[in-house]
Amino acid sequence: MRAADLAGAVLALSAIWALWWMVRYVRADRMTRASIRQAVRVRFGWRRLAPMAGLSVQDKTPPAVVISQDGKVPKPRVITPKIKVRPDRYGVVVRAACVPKVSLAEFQKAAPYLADAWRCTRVSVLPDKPGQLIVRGVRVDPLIVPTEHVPTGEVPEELARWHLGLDEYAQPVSVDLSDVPGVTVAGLPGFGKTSLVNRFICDTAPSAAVQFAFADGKVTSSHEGDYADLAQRAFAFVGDDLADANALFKRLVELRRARSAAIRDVLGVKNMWHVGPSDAWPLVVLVVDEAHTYFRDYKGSDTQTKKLAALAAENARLVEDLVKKGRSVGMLVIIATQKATGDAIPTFIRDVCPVGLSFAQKTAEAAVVALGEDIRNWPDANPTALQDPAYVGVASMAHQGRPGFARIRTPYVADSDAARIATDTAHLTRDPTELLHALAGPSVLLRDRLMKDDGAEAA
Ligand SMILES: Nc1ncnc2c1ncn2[C@@H]1O[C@H](COP(=O)(O)OP(=O)(O)OP(=O)(O)O)[C@@H](O)[C@H]1O
Repeated sequence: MRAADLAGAVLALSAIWALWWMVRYVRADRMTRASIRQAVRVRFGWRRLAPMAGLSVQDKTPPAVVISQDGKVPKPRVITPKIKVRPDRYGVVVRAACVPKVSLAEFQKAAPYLADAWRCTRVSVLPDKPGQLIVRGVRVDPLIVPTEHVPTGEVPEELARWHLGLDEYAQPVSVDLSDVPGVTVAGLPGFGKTSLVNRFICDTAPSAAVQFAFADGKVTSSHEGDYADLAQRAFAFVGDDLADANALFKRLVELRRARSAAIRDVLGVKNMWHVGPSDAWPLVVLVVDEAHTYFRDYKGSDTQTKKLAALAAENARLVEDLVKKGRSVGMLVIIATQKATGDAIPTFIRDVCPVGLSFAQKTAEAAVVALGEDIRNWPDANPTALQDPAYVGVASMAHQGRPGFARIRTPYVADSDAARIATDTAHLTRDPTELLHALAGPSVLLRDRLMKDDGAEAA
């Protein structure tokens, strides 16, 4: 190929690349455009910035062959880590290749300088794959940018994955609910608990492999409150009546027992999560909202108070049973409360719920009640720092599988969207006890018959 042809090809490729970026820029929203400009600055300023931030190394070994007319040994080369920059709405994601003596620790030390130079509110450095790091720079604090979620009404790919929102580096955060028996959600009124639970319900409701029961301690009948529209997608609903709630919890504990007794015969496994939820053996989700109503400690010596105290104590015991023993048979309890006292979510229940989230809290004690003692060691993530109205919709959650807590911007789910999904999916509602009877009945009969046959043969 002639040199002119080669130059032409390079020019054409560059033109296509520039055009592609121009189209991307024009089509992007305002925040992404600012990030694209930032990415260009980061990319082209890197060779100068890296040595100043202590992120370069000198290669003093001369090349094997010295190509120099006067025979002089060339100067040592300055090696800077190679980077690839990708912009998104909140800032840039930089993938950097480590060089000798410039790796994770050096980048983490330099993070504040990078944040200043790149004009970011926050820069984090995490290992990517061997020899590579991910440097996340956020220009705009994702925690203070409200987001919205519009449920699609489609069956989710992963039923047991609860997409919570974005963390402080705008990375998506989700929790895997398979093998999770309980989730607690706490926080001051009006900070987003309902939206968070709504999202999970709306995203999973299109699947018949999940069935819901609601206990809403804020209302008296199913026509009121946050679950009024969703009630049509629930096989059971109770309001603030302690006896009604008691009956529902008992019914679910009975279901739990019946499932435990039948699971090996019906599913052929001891843990439902080994085969996953199905239409016939659905994941049963009990949402207990304003849990304080059902569990609080009633004090007094009159008959009525004693009766309420006994019911509340039994309610706590029944829910504890569900959380402690419901995991393997596919039962999940989500407990939400705005009250931050020990009896709102009794500690013996809170401590067996592997996932706990808290929106804003007024006091350090309330934060401990919601998230456990460890939150005292992580002041940055403490929900007491989330009381500013800008943090409506932001929750703190213990990391799964590593120490510390993440702050998560959860999206707003409009009531009208929740109502739409509930109406569209109401026909999928089934009572899991009836489903179990339909399943276990014939199979138990079959087992009995086989056992009799075996007995007859042996005789
Ligand atoms: N994730 C969010 N992002 C932005 N705004 C939100 C979010 N969640 C809730 N809001 C706003 O806050 C209001 C109250 O939210 P929500 O009902 O979810 O709070 P709550 O914590 O459940 O309150 P309560 O304990 O009284 O039920 C909503 O009507 C909405 O305007």
